[in-house]
Amino acid sequence: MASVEVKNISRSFGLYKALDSVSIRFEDGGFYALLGPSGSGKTTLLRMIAGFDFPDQGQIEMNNESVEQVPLEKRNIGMVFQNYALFPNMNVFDNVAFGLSVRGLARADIRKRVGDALDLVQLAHLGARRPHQLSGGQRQRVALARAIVINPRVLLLDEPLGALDKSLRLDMQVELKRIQREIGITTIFVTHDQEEALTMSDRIGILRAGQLIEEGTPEEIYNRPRTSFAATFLGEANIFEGVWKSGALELADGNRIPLPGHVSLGSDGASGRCMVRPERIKVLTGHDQKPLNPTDTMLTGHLTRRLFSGNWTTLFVDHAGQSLRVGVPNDSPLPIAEGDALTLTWTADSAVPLRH
Ligand SMILES: Nc1ncnc2c1ncn2[C@@H]1O[C@H](COP(=O)(O)OP(=O)(O)OP(=O)(O)O)[C@@H](O)[C@H]1O
Repeated sequence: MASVEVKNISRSFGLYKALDSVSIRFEDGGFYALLGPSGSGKTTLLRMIAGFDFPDQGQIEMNNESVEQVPLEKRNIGMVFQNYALFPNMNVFDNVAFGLSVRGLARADIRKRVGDALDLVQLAHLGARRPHQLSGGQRQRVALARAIVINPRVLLLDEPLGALDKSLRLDMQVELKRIQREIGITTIFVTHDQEEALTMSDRIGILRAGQLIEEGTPEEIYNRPRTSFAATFLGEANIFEGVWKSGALELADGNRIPLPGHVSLGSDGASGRCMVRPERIKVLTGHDQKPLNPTDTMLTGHLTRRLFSGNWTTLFVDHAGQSLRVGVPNDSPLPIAEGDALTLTWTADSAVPLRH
């Protein structure tokens, strides 16, 4: 297995900078998710690591050694893409064996390794089937077996579950994570799906327009994002704008949002912003509401819409022209209707100051 590190890599296509000085370390054995909008450079980054394409600037290292001069076939990297093109005229066994056959391994050796790979993806019983006789999830597992049978040092997955429907996708997430843990392989995973990134990875990198915006564990990025972009890209967020004043963000209407430890990101009077996750907000109904703690934020508003989504209901609350989202669990239904006045409150440690 291997660690991978990209250092200040840039890549332009014509005038367009698809990657702009990106540096990331992918730890040995880790599961790293690359997340970002369409066109943000995720695939371009994977292609550089695999050796399909080369950076204009910067270095790529595996186990702290430069691989720029190492051709694709010598980098020993397994790959699975969304369009996992299996050979339609070959059965499952031969599809998985292909990479080993072209490397000239002995037949007995191939049989053993393909058997092990198919066991790992729980398809040993389907070795004789052709791809068209498999379900989408089974085909995806064949693609995975084909990638890992060569004992790669790194596994690159580009939207590998993108073509699967929701429930199959959830099963495959569990399966993929189990396989990754079992073989302990360094995995770099590109996804559009924020929930997938949160549940599967040890670390997440968020790309926007070729730049790495933020990087950290799922908990770090979800609980303490540093930018509005990361806050809204990974999960739902209420973003407030105002001016810093005595360790709080003062909104245009005079309401104050105290920050944890009164730590603001600017001097008094400077403009700033902070975010509060919908599930951190509590709803108080009735009159004469008092904060539980002196540093709790209290905002009044009225309910404009409620959106039932199974475990949760999302309330849309208008406060001074801003539509705020509040997530309330459905085990304690609130006796409120659209148009009702209500008070929103949260503790100081629910507010996260943002840099921009
Ligand atoms: N060979 C190429 N020639 C010209 N432009 C390219 C080439 N490859 C990628 N690009 C451009 O570089 C940018 C980044 O593309 P990339 O495929 O890395 O994005 P992505 O984040 O993987 O997007 P998606 O989520 O849609 O797959 C895009 O604007 C794309 O059009």
